[in-house]
Amino acid sequence: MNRKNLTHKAGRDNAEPVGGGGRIRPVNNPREATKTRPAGGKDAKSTGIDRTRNFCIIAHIDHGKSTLADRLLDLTDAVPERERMEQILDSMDIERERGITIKAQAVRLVYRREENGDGGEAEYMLNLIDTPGHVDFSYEVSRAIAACEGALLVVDASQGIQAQTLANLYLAMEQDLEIIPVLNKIDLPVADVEAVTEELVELLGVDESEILKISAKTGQGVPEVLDAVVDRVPAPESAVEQTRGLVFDSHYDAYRGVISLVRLFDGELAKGDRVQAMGSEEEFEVLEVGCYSPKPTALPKLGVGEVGYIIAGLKDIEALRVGDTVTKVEDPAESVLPGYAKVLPTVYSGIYPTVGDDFERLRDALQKLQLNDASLFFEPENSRMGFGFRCGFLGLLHMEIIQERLEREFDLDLIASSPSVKYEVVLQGGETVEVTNPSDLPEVFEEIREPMVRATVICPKEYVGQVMGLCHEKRGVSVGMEYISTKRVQLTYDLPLGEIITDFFDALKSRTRGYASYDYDPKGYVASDLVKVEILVSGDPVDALSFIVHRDKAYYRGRAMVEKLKELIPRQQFEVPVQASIGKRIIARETVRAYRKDVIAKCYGGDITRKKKLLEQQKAGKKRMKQVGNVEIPQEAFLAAIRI
Ligand SMILES: Nc1nc2c(ncn2[C@@H]2O[C@H](COP(=O)(O)OP(=O)(O)OP(=O)(O)O)[C@@H](O)[C@H]2O)c(=O)[nH]1
Repeated sequence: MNRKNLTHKAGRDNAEPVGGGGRIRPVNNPREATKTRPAGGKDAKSTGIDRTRNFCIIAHIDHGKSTLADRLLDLTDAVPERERMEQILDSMDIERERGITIKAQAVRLVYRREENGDGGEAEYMLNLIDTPGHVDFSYEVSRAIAACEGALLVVDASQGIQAQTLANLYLAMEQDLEIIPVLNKIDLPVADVEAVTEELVELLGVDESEILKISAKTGQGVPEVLDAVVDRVPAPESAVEQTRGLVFDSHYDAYRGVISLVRLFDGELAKGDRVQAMGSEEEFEVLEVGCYSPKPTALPKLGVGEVGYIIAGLKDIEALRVGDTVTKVEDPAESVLPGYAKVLPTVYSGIYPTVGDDFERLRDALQKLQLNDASLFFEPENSRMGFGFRCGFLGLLHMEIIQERLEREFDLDLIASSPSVKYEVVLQGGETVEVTNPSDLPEVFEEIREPMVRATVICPKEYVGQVMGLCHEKRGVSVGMEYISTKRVQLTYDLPLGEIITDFFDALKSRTRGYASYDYDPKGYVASDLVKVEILVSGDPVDALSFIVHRDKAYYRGRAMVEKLKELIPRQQFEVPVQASIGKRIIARETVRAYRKDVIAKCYGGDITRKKKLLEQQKAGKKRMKQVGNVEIPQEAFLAAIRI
């Protein structure tokens, strides 16, 4: 593939992974160290590594990755017909309900096809890794990519190239993956196959004939996808004799302990082997190896180049971290495989149990989730909300999902405080401190710096004015603009991260009727005129409601916040004043009038059980409320600041 056209568009390589997070990139390329590549593709005759293909599916959100994965599973008869259902790889309830992929999934397919026209069949082992498309989960994409040699780049024929199409493509190219462009949804009446084909030809510098045109929904063209994987994705290759496996995902299973997904770059791993995690230096015995096909299936061993899982009965989640290399104790490898750059959170929030006693259970739940999700950061925090944890997330969707998973999977009732980005504050003595909780902002300081991002927005050309207006309102500075086709434009802006974690995405969608997409990368810190707006409820500052904002917007945001809180805080038995202040100066005030709904008023007579039941129901309806001082504040109030 000729990739010359890509270099000038990439332009993201300069984005320093400083502060504010965004995606992580594998720090190095595991394939760089390798020597010879056994002949892959058509000529592969032998079994084993030559007939193994490891590939992932990357795309912008909703372009049809999971649907394509389903079709590939059907075609290779991975799932018996009676057990088939949609989105089989989205195994979490949240994934199915929301229709999005959150965790990367690895599944092994066996593909047989006739070769050389002599009627003889060749059997290939295809390891498919399905990945999420949303920007918050792109760290999952980069990990999946490091385990593969090829990528199917899926593009919706009705939407064309979008921001995460580009972002994920660049990640795959950094790792030198073979890119197979796939134009999906050609069955849609609104599909513009010709225009999107042109976009892909222009972007990738490929010949039109290299672009597969399919409908993952109807199955049209999907068999050719399997052939393209076999023919175009190179077979894995090995650099050393000793065993080296890259742990690219892990999750905690209540019965079996830590289950880790590994890509074996070198050597073999079998049940009973004593292995070492080279990073943590922990040693353990392998109790089981296997693969997902798509159900977990135990295997005698994992061979070189293969993708599968290992179970070692580990309970300590620190022992086998994502990004670590496993090797055999008796014949250890000398060097580790390149791991992953540590992923940095972009959004911070305090998470508190609504019931104080649940603090330890919350800690335990966070530790277990962290194993599943290396990007989750947390540390204990104590405030007027009680004991909780300051957590770091990759974005608001990630935050919402973690909160929901904690509540569902661990049966906790939680409240998240107003989200914030990480600021750098230079104190008067010259020392620089990091502030992720607005209430920690000192009263006096020399300078405050906020995290910036370089954002890419892609939209039809008629919406350029709208997008520019929005970026300007969000204090953005234009960096460039270029046409990606005759109809669509790519705009680049430097924007404060704090402005875009709020309602930027919603505003962008509504102003462009859903036609724009965006992606961003961290771009360092700049000094800015920021102030803390404190919110006082009944005269007491509630730190979980305070926020940091640009001075020009402070008055408006403070005013809007107290108005919103007046609506959101339920009436209590007494009057509740709600105020916003900057320093000692009150800038806005509203009052929540006294009231309590008497749910048993209509329940005259002596039926005490019925009264109890009604009171219980009233209590249950109060879930996701937090008692702060003598006032109960609902979850929506803590999120109000980002929705103004
Ligand atoms: N008409 C049509 N619809 C499709 C096709 N492929 C996928 N879809 C639909 O597009 C929507 C998104 O598909 P998914 O497979 O969930 O997309 P995804 O890329 O996996 O989404 P994320 O995992 O959230 O990133 C679903 O409603 C699918 O039914 C296709 O070929 N034609």
